[in-house]
Amino acid sequence: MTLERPGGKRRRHLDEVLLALEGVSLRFGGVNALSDISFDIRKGEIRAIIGPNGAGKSSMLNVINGFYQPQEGTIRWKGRERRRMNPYLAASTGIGRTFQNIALFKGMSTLDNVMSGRALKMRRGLFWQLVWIGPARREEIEHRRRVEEIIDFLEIEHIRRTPVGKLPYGLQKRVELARALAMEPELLLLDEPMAGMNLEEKEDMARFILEVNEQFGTTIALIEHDIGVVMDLSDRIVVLDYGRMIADGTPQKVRREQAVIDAYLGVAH
Ligand SMILES: Nc1ncnc2c1ncn2[C@@H]1O[C@H](COP(=O)(O)OP(=O)(O)OP(=O)(O)O)[C@@H](O)[C@H]1O
Repeated sequence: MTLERPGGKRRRHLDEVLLALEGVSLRFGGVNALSDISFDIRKGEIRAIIGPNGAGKSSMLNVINGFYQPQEGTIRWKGRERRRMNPYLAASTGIGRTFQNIALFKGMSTLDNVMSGRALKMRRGLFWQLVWIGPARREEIEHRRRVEEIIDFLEIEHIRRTPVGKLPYGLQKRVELARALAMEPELLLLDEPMAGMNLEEKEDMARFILEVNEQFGTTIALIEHDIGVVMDLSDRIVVLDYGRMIADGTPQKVRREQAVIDAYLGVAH
């Protein structure tokens, strides 16, 4: 797959660190899911986290979005050390995500699912929503406008009234992306955004990821098994294997490293 970046061949200089992990370790009983991991995610980049099955990729994403608390290490968000974290708090600071297995409300329409992504942005409580006057109405109109923009952007207008359970898999993944974008995250975590897709669906999704990054300026961290896609899409790649970080750098650098080649060829440790 060859992808042209809409903004030109090479990216702007990425030097502002958004998220920094230092010496992060996560254990489940006797299993070291992550061991002493340090890397950063810079504002505006597309950062991939790759590695063989069981390498610790999902655990890494779950640490970043506050679902798991690492036993060791520090995490800095925009220069400030994060202490106790949970997914709600992480989301309210600007970290959004999609899931490996689609987590949409299947009986609800595309529009309502995307609208549900605005929940964190809604300031007026239930009382105002019920009486439907003044500020609450203005706020609702503004949310609808933003949601319609995202629906337009991801080219899903034709399915806005369709219950998502009735949609083909590739479109459901796109609705999930739309819902995550509706909260206007600064850092968007995508857990296998192309899993189970055919080539055409993958190309569409790759294009949308690039456009979200370019046009909304959203920083993206993604887990993806399709190495071709990862090499084309990413600015920098972190490679994990058995919970350890074995490489970090540009696609050109990472693809030449012996430890990465060995991990993917299954060389014994
Ligand atoms: N909740 C948990 N309880 C116990 N062990 C876990 C838990 N989550 C992950 N692990 C273990 O941590 C290690 C890393 O798992 P993780 O799911 O992060 O890897 P992964 O790279 O995402 O794998 P895959 O590509 O198969 O999704 C594995 O040994 C896994 O069994």
